[in-house]
Amino acid sequence: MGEQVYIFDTTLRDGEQSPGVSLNTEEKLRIARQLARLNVDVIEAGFPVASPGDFEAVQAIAREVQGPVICGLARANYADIDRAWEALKEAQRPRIHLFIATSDIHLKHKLRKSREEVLQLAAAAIRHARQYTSDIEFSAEDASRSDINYLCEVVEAAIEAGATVINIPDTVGYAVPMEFGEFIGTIRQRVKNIDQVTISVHCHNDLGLAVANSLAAVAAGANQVEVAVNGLGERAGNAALEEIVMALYTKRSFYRRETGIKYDELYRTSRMVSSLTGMQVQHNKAVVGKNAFLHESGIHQDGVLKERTTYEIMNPQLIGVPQETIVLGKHSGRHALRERLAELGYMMADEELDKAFARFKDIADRKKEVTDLDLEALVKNEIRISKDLYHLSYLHVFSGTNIVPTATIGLKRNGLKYEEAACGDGPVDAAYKAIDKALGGHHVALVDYNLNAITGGKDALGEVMVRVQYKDKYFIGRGVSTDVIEASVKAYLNALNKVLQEVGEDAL
Ligand SMILES: CC(=O)SCCNC(=O)CCNC(=O)[C@H](O)C(C)(C)COP(=O)(O)OP(=O)(O)OC[C@H]1O[C@@H](n2cnc3c(N)ncnc32)[C@H](O)[C@@H]1OP(=O)(O)O
Ligand SMILES: CC(C)C(=O)C(=O)O
Ligand SMILES: [Mg+2]
Repeated sequence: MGEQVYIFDTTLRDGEQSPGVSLNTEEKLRIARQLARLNVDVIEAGFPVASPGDFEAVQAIAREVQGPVICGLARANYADIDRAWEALKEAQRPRIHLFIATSDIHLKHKLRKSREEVLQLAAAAIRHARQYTSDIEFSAEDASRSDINYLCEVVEAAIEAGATVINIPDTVGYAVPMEFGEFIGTIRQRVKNIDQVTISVHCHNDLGLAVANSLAAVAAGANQVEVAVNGLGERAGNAALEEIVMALYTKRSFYRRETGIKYDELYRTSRMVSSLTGMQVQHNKAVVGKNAFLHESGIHQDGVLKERTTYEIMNPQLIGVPQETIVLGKHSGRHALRERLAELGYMMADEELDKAFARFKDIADRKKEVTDLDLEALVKNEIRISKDLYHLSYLHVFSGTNIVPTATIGLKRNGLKYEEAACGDGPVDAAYKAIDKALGGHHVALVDYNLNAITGGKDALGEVMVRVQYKDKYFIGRGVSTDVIEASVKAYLNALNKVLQEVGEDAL
């Protein structure tokens, strides 16, 4: 096989810039450990100067996660670089990632600086960062909309100042594949010493072309691709890790490049990131979507039954899509449950497993067969890192046609009982109002409510996901039950508990 393409994962930095996504340190650590198992080459762990929380997460990952390079983002100024280094310095393989925009539109309106000033700022920042580490990545933000002559000048100056990785981002997803491939080719031809550094690309998906543009760049000689699991990222997201990796693998006779990725970790990484960020994977998503390996029509089914490759270009087993060999039901035990959960990407401590097992038995009593999707819904709350302060003791709801929906709720906190009743526009609204009253009011706003039936059938589990907002932070709450009102109440309470755990009683 050919030369390696390095996989630079930015799920924890650009991915976390997805509107509505907010991960705490423990959640970021879990994702980083899984990215290391997946064997990515670089983990961009965050933007340390952005907030104390970001700093803490980058530092925790730098201290603990071995294997991949751990990278932190910084603007082209000394304060950002010093802060990034402070967070990264204990990493086995630290990288400082510096960026500054090079397009005239950004220079004029955002940075309000001349081309010469930006070039000097970039070079000075790189020299400053070089005193800390020899692994420096430089990104020319909005490169694809920059004047190519000026861009080449900046890149050359960056290499001269000591950058070892040059990243050419398509920051606003404006490029198209053939054009972007040629753009990379031109930079390779024109810039002195470009062959001494790694050429990286970072493509956004505003026109749905992030993966196609990244692949065109690889074909033109780029050797690092910046990606995010499930294509998370600012606005329409970044190039999806799993799609890039499987395109390079499936079309290896064309690209002749390899990655170090452990393919069989792809599916569970996708599930884990979806669970922890609350960003659901669309059913028809390439590689990891629920429908990616399902065949609906007769002619396709006939083909697949005769020979799988008639309609499947990838083997789902290679990607780690679980094959259900053991049917889990009310007679199953802890071993089978642990095994199945591990296959799905949920490595559970004994205490977590005990809780999941109790919930599993409860559901198994009500359902004939507990499917993978049911299991995931069950354990998602166990793997969220939060200790609930308020617990649901009971819930009564009166609802129907021509009556005012009313809910009575009982909560417990540290052995104390909180009981309230309220009316609402519907049973869920009434229950939420009763919770708000029981907590004595709070400053948290409900911004999103989603109800999903986990599997088909009358006995399907209902999964409710809510997103709440406290100041500029978002929190996700989940609840699962065969009763959708109960699932809704659990989800709301779960989100409020997380707010209280992270910001304390000020939220009330
Ligand atoms: C393309 C990308 O994805 S870049 C990464 C984007 N990610 C984020 O912005 C998330 C985290 N950001 C934050 O928390 C905040 O924006 C902070 C803490 C970094 C900065 O906050 P503030 O100091 O309040 O500045 P604010 O964000 O309002 O404005 C950005 C400032 O940085 C400047 N700036 C932007 N990019 C760069 C750069 N690469 N190098 C140097 N300066 C820069 C802007 O010109 C502006 O400066 P000004 O205040 O002199 O006008
Ligand atoms: C910081 C840079 C690499 C970025 O995210 C972008 O340009 O999209
Ligand atoms: Mg980006």
